Order: sequence, then structure tokens, then C-alpha cells
Amino acid sequence: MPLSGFALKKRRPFARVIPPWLPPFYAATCHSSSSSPPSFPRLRPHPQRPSFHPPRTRLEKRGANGTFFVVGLAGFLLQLLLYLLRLRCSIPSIATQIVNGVLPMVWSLERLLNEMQIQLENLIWENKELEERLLIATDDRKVIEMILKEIEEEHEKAVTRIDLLENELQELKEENMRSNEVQGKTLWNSKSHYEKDVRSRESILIGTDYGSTSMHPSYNRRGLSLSDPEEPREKAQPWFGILAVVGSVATPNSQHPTVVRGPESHKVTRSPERHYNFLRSTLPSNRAPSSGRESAGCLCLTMNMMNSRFTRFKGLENEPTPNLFVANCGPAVGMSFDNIESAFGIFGKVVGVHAADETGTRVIVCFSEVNAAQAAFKALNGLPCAELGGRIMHISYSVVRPLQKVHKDIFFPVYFSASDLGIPGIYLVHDFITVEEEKRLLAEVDNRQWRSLSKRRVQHYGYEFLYETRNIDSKHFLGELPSFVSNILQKILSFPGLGRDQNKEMDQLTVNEYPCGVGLSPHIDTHSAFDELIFSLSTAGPCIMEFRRYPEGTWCHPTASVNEIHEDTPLLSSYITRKAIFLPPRSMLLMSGEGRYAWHHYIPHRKVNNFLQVDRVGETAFERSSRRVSFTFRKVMKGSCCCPYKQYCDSQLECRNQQVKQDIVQSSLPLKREAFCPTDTDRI
Ligand SMILES: O=C(O)CCC(=O)C(=O)O
Ligand SMILES: [Fe+2]
Repeated sequence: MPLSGFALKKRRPFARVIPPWLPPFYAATCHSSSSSPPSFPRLRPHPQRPSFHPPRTRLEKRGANGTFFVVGLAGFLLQLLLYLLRLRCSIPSIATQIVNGVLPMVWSLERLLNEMQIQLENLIWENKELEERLLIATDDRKVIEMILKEIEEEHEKAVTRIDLLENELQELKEENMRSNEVQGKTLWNSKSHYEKDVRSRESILIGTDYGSTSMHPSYNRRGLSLSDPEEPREKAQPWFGILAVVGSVATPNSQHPTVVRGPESHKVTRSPERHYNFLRSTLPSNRAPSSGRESAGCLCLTMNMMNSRFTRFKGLENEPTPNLFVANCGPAVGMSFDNIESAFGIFGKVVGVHAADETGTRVIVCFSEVNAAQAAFKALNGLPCAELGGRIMHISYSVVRPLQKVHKDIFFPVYFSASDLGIPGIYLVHDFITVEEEKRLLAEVDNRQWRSLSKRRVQHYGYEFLYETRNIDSKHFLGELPSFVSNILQKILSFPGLGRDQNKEMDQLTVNEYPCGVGLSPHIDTHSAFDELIFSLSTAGPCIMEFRRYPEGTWCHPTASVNEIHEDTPLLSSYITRKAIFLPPRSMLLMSGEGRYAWHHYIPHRKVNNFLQVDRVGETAFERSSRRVSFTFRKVMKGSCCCPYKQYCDSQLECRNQQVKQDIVQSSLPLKREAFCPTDTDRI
């Protein structure tokens, strides 16, 4: 029974029995102090009983003093006796009172006490139970916390591993590209002419290995070109080169690729007319080699082994195709492409003759019709060919190779100045800081905690850069940029070439430390992460930064990680414009506008060569630095990007994808990838 529900019975006050011998004041006090009338009447002498004090004489008084005393005493004793008798008579009534009033109260009190005891015990149990549960919950919490911590650690590890694997993948891709380039370089038949020409124009050969150990950039007033001085000059055959030369003017009837000087002493390589025509018929018209495309700078030479697109059937299958793989035939065995074309032209229209490989003894003959190829196959395979001096050729049908993820461009310029580089929005200021300032900066960052990535170390200020998303955590502000970069921020405010309305207040800094030979994967800094201006200060060592621009409509972002470069098909790769700039220590690079939004930037990895400790640029030898430390200043974007380069813009891609999805939902049509992203075939 709840305590509150327990009604206490009103207790009758104990009746007080006041003995008559007590002094009157006491009796009065007893009565007056009692608020309620006594339950038992006060014991008094009976009114009918005679008095104990009869009248006495003087004699009696005098002579009977002793008697009086005895009588008095007897009286007193008598009264006492009477009182006791009365008292005895009233004991049962007191007992009755106790039985009637006090005992029930005592019992109910006892009951109440019992109940309270039970409740208290219950409460104690409940409390104990709760305490136990609390203990269990606390333990559980600890375990969960530990599991969470472990999961977090696992997650961190996984993220780092992904980072590492991505880097490794990128490196493998680059390694693959490099080996393809090295393979491709041996096919560069005009090399000796090229180098002679370069030297005769007082070009400078520098010893920086770039991309591969044998790739050397050369510099001729306008910029650096990558070439391979180690390649044996006599090895290459003049009949072999098939070059897509941007900026060249093809000369009809020229049998061999030659190097001539173009306007402003630029290197121009000519290819035979037939190859030029072939390329023109193969490439989209807007990408066919044209003249004077880069008249005001170092020419961008693109080597394109079109023949490598063909291969012969392997295995038993040999379905007729319009293309024939012809062995024991070619310039190395005394047959010009013209002769070959005429000999095969008997069977139908020949649209191209190409070297099948670098031997000079195998060619690909392309007919416009399969029938013609079949006729030639039947007439010439394993039989002497009268038109070719009775030579016996071995022929099989050729197929177009499946597109490989290779990269065959080996020549592109490396510039010293942004104006020569000619990419809109890219600026370079040499000696942006002094040697002392550089030392101070390096000392400051070396005093601070580095975070290790797979190949390089980084520090972040202002906001953390998240490599998984290639974005920053804009809600996690790390604090103002450190005071040791204050003077740089100040100088940025007056960086040349910037409009007044451009926000130059940088609030994010990434410090990258690249050990010798380590580079950076091609990327565009995420549009939605940072504002337009990106400044990168080089310290401690130089680097060559490459820029790549994909032709309009050839690049799309199939995933959310929009700014990572993807594998290029060989053909697409040959349409990419590639340029590079030399960034010396203490120089400040600004990427803005088109250069920031639409060009991928990239620091190629270089093989570390223990013997070569210097990079020479002409007369100047640059000691190879053990590291390069870059300070990249950016402004975190509030809102989304609305640049005009939608193709590369994650903000706008998302909107576009949303829109497409909405349209699809509305029209209940199945999702088509082509709806918003061209396929590989569309790109080419
Ligand atoms: O190291 C550099 O100069 C460039 C760094 C960079 O591009 C980046 O952090 O996004
Ligand atoms: Fe970047």
C-alpha cells in the first residue's frame, strides 16, 4: 500500500490521572495544559462521604497533638487507600482504552511499517537492478566505443590503402605510358635530322630525365622539348616515320620525313604525302594535321604510330578484311610504299600503305573493299609477285587492334615562362620570395607535424583537404592561416594580372613535400571545393609541371570523382594538347580561368638516377634537389561553381545528372548513359 494512501487514525490522547495529593498548582497546570478534555474524570473524593476533619477544642488541640497526627496520618492513609482502590477500579477502563485506541493504532502502525519495509526493500532491489544495468550499459558502451575506434582505425587504414593503391595504379599507368613511349621513340626515324637541326639552331640539350630515364628535354630560346639523346641515330629507318605533325606543311612526293625550319626557326617535320593523306582520311577532319597551328611558340610535335592500330589475325581464324598484313615486303627489302601501292592497286583501290612495325619488312596494305583484299590475298600470298621483282610475300588479313590504353605522344614543349606557355589564366612569377624567406618557410614547416601519404608528405592549414573526396571539410575550420605565410598572402593581394573583383583572400593552404623524383597525378582541383584562383609556390627544388587539355567534347566524367584523369585511348591521347612549364624554386604559379578549370595539371614522376646528380639546362646546371616543397594557397568555395567549363565542373555535372534523372523519371524512360555522357566511341 502506498504511503500516501495510508490514513492515520486520529489517536485519542492518553487520559491523565492526577493524584489528589499533588499540590493544586500542578493539578491546575495539568488541566490548563490539556487542550482536550481528559477522557478519564479526575479522581476526587466522593461528595456523600463525611469529612475527615471534625471541629476540635483548644485542649484537645493542645493535648491531642500526637493523636491529631496519628489521626491525620490514618486519614491520609485511608484516603490513599481509597484512591488506590479507585485507581484499581479505573485500570480496566485504561486497559480498555489501550485495547480500543492504542493497540489498533500500534497495529496499523506496524502494518504500515511492514509495508514501508517491503517497499523499501523493493526499492533497494530495484536500485540494485538499475545499478547492475547501468554497469552493463557502461561496459557495453566501452565495448561499443572500442569497436567504433577499431572501425575508425580500419576505415583510416582502408582510406590510406586506397590512396596508396590509387597512387600505385597511377604509377603503373605512367610506367606503362613511359614504356610505350620508349617503344614508340625507337620508331622516330627523323631523330638524327631533328637533333642536328636542333643543335644547328643553338638549341640546348638538357640532361633532365623526364618521364623516362632516356627522355631529355632540349631548350631553344622558346622552350624545352623532350627528346631522347640516347637513341642510336642510325637505327631508325627513313622509310618508317608516320607522323602527325601539328604545324607541318606536307610536301607532295616527299618520300622521307625530313626536318625543315618553319617560321621563327621552329622545328617542323614533314611526312610523306601518302601518310599525310592517310592520316587525313583516318582522323576527323577538324583534327587533321594543319599548318601553322602554333606559329608563335615551340611546336607541339605529336608522334602517332597509326600502323600500330593494325595487327594480323592470330590463331586459325583469318576472316577476310579490307586490310592485309604483308610480310617480306617493305622499304627494308627494297620496296617503296609507292611500289607496294601500285602492285596491290591492281586488285582494287588501295587507301593506305603503312609500316606494320619497325623492321621495314612488314607492311599493312589497306583496301577500300574486302573483295579487293581477298583478290590480292589469293593472287599474292606465298606466290612470286611480278610487279615487285618476283618477291614472294606472306599475307594474312589484318584487323584493327582493340584500343589500347597507351600513350604515344612524346614530344611536347616545356616552357620557362607563362607567356610562352600560352595557357589562358596561367601566370608564373619568378623569385616571388627571397632565398631568406624560402629558408624561413621551410624551417617553419619542418618544425611542424607532417602527415605522410604514400609517396609524399603534406600539411594542411585553414581547412583539411580530404584526398578521398578531393574536397575539403568546409565545416571543419582549422583556424587562420599561420603567420609565417602572412607576407606571402600580402604579396598575393598584389599579384600581377588579377582583376579587382577577384577574391584574393586565401584561406586554405596545402604544403606538399615531394621527395626526389616523386610527382603528382594529373588532376583538376575540384571546382566545387575552391574558388577560381590557385597559387602554388615552389620551394627547395624545381619541377616541370605538365598541363593537358582535352578537345571539346572528348572528355566526360563518368563518376563523381570528376577531376581525376582517366585512361585515354591512343587516338584520344593524340588529340590531347600537352604543354609543360619549368617551375624553379621561389617561383609562384597562378592557375586561374581556363588554366585552372579546364586544364589538368600534373607533375610527372622521374626515375631517380644515382649517377646523375644534376639537371643541366644549357650552360646552367641545376643540382638535383632532394625534395621540392610546394605551398598551394586556395580559397574555399562557399556555394557551387558556375564556371563556363561545364565539362569539368562537378557542381554543374551534378545538376546535369539530377536534371537527366528527373527527365527520365518524368518520361519513364530507361536511363541511358549517352544521355549525359558520350561513350568512348562518341569521343573519337
Ligand atoms: O605541388 C604543386 O605545385 C601543385 C600541388 C597541386 O596541384 C595540388 O595540391 O592540387
Ligand atoms: Fe592541383
